[in-house]
Amino acid sequence: MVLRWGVAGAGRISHDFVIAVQSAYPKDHKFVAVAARSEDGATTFAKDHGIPKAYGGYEKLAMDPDVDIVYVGNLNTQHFSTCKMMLEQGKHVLCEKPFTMNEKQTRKLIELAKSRKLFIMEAVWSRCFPVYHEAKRIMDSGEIGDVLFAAVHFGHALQHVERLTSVQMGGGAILDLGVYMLQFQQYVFRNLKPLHVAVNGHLNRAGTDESCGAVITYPDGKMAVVSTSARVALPNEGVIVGTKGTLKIPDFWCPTRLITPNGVKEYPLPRSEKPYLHHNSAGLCYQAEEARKSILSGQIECPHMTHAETIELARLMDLLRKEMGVTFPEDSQEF
Ligand SMILES: NC(=O)C1=CN([C@@H]2O[C@H](COP(=O)(O)OP(=O)(O)OC[C@H]3O[C@@H](n4cnc5c(N)ncnc54)[C@H](OP(=O)(O)O)[C@@H]3O)[C@@H](O)[C@H]2O)C=CC1
Ligand SMILES: O=C1OC[C@@H](O)[C@@H](O)[C@@H]1O
Repeated sequence: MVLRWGVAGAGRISHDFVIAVQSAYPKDHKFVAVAARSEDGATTFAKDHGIPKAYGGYEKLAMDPDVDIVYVGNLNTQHFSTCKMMLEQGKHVLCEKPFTMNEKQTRKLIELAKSRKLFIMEAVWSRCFPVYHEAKRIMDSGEIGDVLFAAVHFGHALQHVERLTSVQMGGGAILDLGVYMLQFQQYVFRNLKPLHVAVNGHLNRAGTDESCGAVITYPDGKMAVVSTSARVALPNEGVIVGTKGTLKIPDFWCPTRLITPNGVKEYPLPRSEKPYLHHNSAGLCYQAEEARKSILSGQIECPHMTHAETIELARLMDLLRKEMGVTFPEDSQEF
């Protein structure tokens, strides 16, 4: 089955996503339409990427009968309303991270998708990389013993990026980068519930978080130490420590290398003719194929990033923000 994609938001990540999917899977995935707030924005994007239809306004995309699934690539603050609109018109959805602004919105969208029997997934692309599948296999095999410790320090100097520093645009290190560090430790400790989360960090002048660190403890001596900064580059390596050995994942959010006690495993990315805007964006293709496989088999969630994990991720981000004193207008919004 060819999966027919629509794209909501003609910005930077949508650009990379379309190139990645078109390059990796020219037959099984087709982009049939793009929508932007302005018709000009959509038309330019459509021309650049050879997409047949361009809409000024997301509503027209939602109504297009030729679209099976919509990739939502607009601002964090727009994810909830855009996803809701697409689900209400019967579209499956792959929504950029962070899924929404908070746990309340997240639960609402997932309930809606379930009630309509539609696929929805938070685009935590990291989870779909071959490195994550192999690291999981190794952890499950017992090769590194009992996994007791996970660590990741994820930072980029991003003060120049307006959507990241502004409250109105749903900014902050936690929602933009922290989502990755939290999903990493969640991936390592799977379905365990934290016993305690200790949090600290700094705010910027606008009142959003520019750095944040957390120590998360789990039962049976397991713990994660995670930190993020939107002001300085950090090592960006994920570390998983077991009683018999350690796994290291350089560029843990979009990895191509896995360092194991038995050597280094390499997983090169698919090639593309066109340049990307972000590091390792070719790997954005994997989540698209996971979405296709899930939809084909009648699943409404991706096994690598389940609804329960998306809700837990939102809960943890809310908790970190609360500890830091960061609130958004969406937090007091009633439905
Ligand atoms: N997976 C990954 O590696 C990455 C994911 N992301 C995520 O993707 C999303 C978009 O990020 P990115 O592409 O960098 O963002 P952009 O700044 O490129 O903006 C994306 C879209 O958001 C809308 N938008 C931008 N500015 C405004 C504004 N001031 N007011 C209203 N709408 C606006 C526009 O939609 P339109 O075209 O409809 O006008 C724009 O095309 C975020 O949620 C981010 O977290 C971002 C980077 C990497
Ligand atoms: O998702 C992302 O990946 C890493 C950073 O570039 C960040 O700003 C972006 O949103």
